[in-house]
Amino acid sequence: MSSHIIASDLGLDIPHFLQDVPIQQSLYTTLVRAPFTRPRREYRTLLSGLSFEIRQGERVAILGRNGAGKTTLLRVLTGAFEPTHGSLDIQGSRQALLNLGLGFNSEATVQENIYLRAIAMGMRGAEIRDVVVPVLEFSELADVANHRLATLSSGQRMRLGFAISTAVQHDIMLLDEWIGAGDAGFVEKAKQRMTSRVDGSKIVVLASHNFPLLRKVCTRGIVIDHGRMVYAGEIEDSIKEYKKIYQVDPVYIANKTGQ
Ligand SMILES: Nc1ncnc2c1ncn2[C@@H]1O[C@H](COP(=O)(O)OP(=O)(O)OP(=O)(O)O)[C@@H](O)[C@H]1O
Repeated sequence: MSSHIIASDLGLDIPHFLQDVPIQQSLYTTLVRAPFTRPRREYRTLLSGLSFEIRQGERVAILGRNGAGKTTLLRVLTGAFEPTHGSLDIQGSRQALLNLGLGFNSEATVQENIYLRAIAMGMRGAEIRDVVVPVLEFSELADVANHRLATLSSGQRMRLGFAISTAVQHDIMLLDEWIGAGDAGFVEKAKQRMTSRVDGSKIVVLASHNFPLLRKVCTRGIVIDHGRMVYAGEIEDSIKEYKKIYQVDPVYIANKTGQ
């Protein structure tokens, strides 16, 4: 079956808690009194009115400034956040490379963590057993398979996260920047694995600030600002539109988003 992502008027409001302490108060007010003040709950709109279609074979860039909502959109596309407005129709298995260490348990062993992560990725018993050895081999961590994760270096943990996340080919690949992990030897291996997974995916969505990479991987772009879509089109035009946002410009944003 062919894969697609169809978002219609997609929006996300989330609650968050604010500590009402004025900036630059005394040390006492900031550190001692603040924990005893009651946090205020507010709803914040992180995404609003996003409508787009991504069809099989497409490689789409998500562009936007820091805090524009790129990662949040990817999280919605992975299913980590349920949209609070509009609809999202996704056909195809998804693989997200957003945070390599997500879901790890430092007290569990390396092998146990492979199981935990594979379960979180939606894999089943036999499938999981099949990936344990390849993951240990790829990450070069077979010698420490029964060691607690907490005893590994941060580079080793990253290698493990990368090896698990890319162990299986999925239909849709969602990337927050191009992930390269580990030391010089591993980076080369990771690069080849990433290229092969991207080439094997039916749809790729890549959020990045790296224009050469976006030009190389993507054919189309979606530009977002303040959680709203301000442009969608060919990759080169999308990069141009994204650059315009830097050159000011409250009027541009107001016109494009209707805010
Ligand atoms: N769980 C959350 N609770 C409250 N606000 C959040 C939460 N997650 C993200 N935000 C806010 O949503 C906005 C968008 O964040 P997001 O991480 O999606 O930005 P981004 O476009 O990926 O930025 P960057 O280029 O810096 O990675 C930011 O203002 C951020 O503070």
